[in-house]
Amino acid sequence: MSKQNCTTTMAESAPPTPPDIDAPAMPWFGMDIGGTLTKLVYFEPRETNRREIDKETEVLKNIRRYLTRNSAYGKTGRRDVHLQMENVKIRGRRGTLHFIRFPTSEVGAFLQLARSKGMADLVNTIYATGGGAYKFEEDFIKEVNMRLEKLDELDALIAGVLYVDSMNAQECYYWAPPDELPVHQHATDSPPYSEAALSLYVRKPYDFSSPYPFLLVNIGSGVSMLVVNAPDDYYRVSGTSLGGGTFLGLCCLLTGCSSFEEAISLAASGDNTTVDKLVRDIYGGDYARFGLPADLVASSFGQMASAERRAKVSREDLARATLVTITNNIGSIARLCASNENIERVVFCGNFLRVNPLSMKLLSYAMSYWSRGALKALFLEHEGYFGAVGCLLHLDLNWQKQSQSRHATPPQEPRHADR
Ligand SMILES: Nc1ncnc2c1ncn2[C@@H]1O[C@H](COP(=O)(O)OP(=O)(O)OP(=O)(O)O)[C@@H](O)[C@H]1O
Ligand SMILES: CC(C)(CO)[C@@H](O)C(=O)NCCC(=O)O
Repeated sequence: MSKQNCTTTMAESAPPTPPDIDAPAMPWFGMDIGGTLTKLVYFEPRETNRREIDKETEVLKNIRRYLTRNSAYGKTGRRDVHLQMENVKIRGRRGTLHFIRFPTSEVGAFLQLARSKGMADLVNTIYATGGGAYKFEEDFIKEVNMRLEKLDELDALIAGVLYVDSMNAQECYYWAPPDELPVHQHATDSPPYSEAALSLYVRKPYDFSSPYPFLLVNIGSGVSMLVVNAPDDYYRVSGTSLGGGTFLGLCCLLTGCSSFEEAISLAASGDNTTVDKLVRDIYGGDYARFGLPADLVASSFGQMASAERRAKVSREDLARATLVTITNNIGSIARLCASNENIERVVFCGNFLRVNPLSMKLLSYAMSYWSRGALKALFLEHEGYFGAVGCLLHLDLNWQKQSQSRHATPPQEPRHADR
């Protein structure tokens, strides 16, 4: 991406800020402890003078070196170097945001590492969100004497989305069909389940500076759908337990794979039409009267009732069918929510979309096709890190002003949830 964009979109010419003597001690982190993955955002300050470097303790230097010179930590921790954001301003300090993740099942190992690096001596409070901020609260106190300042995961998510988008002109994008012709032109256009059809989609930047209202669909272990009318006016309109965790769990069961990356790579070379029952398998062609094309999935996994077909099916096909089933179900609920709420833009985020262009393209197609071109599916570069960024922002009392200056709020009555 876009380090350069991060740099160029920021207010370079702002006057220097005087030192903030009340600022919390470094290192600064934001943390999102989710059902599957823990996301850690680390702010690395850009040193400006010798005095500051000298003042930095050895422990702090070691932590900085350890985090920024490695991109893998232990067996399962990873830094997403390609997402790094330069020249970000938090609480008057400029620096770099680093994006780190590890499985939540490894929280114990993370706490041991934090202890061994002397973190307990420096940090006494971390802004944290996600279910794990509650579940592991006691462990943080016991193991590293760190207090978790808990923030709501959906508040943090929205704050993070708006902030990161305000800092990065390339953050928001969409997948355009080859010629951007409306894909809904013919009632019997085939859904693009084949690799050949999907490969024609191209990624294009989307200007998200006037975003409201939008539907935010966060595809993590489970899925939350939020109607966002303004930065502090949103409600959770729906959700589904059939999310990224379901995809990975079912894929492991059905194919014997052992990682998300493996599941995605199997799906990329599979064919779901050997697993699913299509409209054509039932009708012999389209069901034209109700606009159901021959290639549409009529029944997910519908072919797997046959022992003969089960004997022939490949792991790749099973992974692909699982991906298509979960993705289309999320797309279908998102579309219903968006049309109920009169919303045209649907923003998808969450780590299910990591290294997963297949799902993004399927969602793009489904949104447009089933709404006859009325809905647009949008995606965000920093996929699953927004909750953690939202936490980090709490160190900065002025962050709201920064991100709101880019995102215009419409002059309208706030809308409220029915439930
Ligand atoms: N390296 C990975 N390991 C495990 N799952 C991954 C990985 N990369 C992407 N995923 C996908 O991302 C999902 C988790 O996404 P995310 O981190 O956004 O949610 P979470 O915060 O863990 O869950 P929730 O918000 O529901 O508590 C997994 O269920 C899986 O589908
Ligand atoms: C429980 C959360 C919010 C945890 O992030 C998420 O996994 C989720 O939205 N699950 C779906 C729950 C439902 O609405 O059916």
